[in-house]
Amino acid sequence: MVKLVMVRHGESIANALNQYTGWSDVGLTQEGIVQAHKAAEQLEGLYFDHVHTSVLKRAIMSAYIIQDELNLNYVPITKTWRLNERHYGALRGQNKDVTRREFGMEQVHQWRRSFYSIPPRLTQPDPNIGPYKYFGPEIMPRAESLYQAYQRIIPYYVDNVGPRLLDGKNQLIVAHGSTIRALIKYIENINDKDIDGVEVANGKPLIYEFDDKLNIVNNNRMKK
Ligand SMILES: O=C(O)[C@@H](CO)OP(=O)(O)O
Repeated sequence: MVKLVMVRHGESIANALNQYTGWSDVGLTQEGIVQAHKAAEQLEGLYFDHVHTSVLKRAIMSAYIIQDELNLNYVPITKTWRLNERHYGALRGQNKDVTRREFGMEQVHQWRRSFYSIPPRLTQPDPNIGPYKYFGPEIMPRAESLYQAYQRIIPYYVDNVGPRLLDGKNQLIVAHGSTIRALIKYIENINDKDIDGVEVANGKPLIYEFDDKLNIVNNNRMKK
């Protein structure tokens, strides 16, 4: 049976500081590096035909650690902005507890977990265009709801991951909390409301086994 494994990056510096991150490009903490190694331990013996990650270094570094631990450094890796974390707009860099005090628990919960809620937008375009310069400014959001992020994430999955799975080739995605929530919503056909309750932990591999029509035969998500 073919396998899809999705891993959220190890703890980032912003995670440790309890800050909104989104498209901010922050590195891993020591704990995050350990978590990526532990994720790889759980995948020992698995072969992946292709690795997919974002253009953000916390995911890329986690993917490299996993590939290295599995001795799969030679396996092709695609880094795409489409797998970036949901853009947190003007919230990025702010402490989540501070925003809870300022805006209330319910508003923060909506911003963080509702499918349609859009965080406050950046007033100026993002100056960090390095990884995005070949695509033009139109791909760079000023904030995204999970719904908006879903619109850019799922086409990547449908074009680049699904066909390889149908071909019987295991795939590894190393990405972000909300990126993986969007993918879980699509793969498990979860409705817009119930996706609010889905959480993805750092460095805990989600393993899906599919039949040859990509029906889910097994997955370990609810056991996490
Ligand atoms: O800050 C972020 O980008 C995300 C993931 O770390 O946080 P949250 O879980 O609050 O959506």
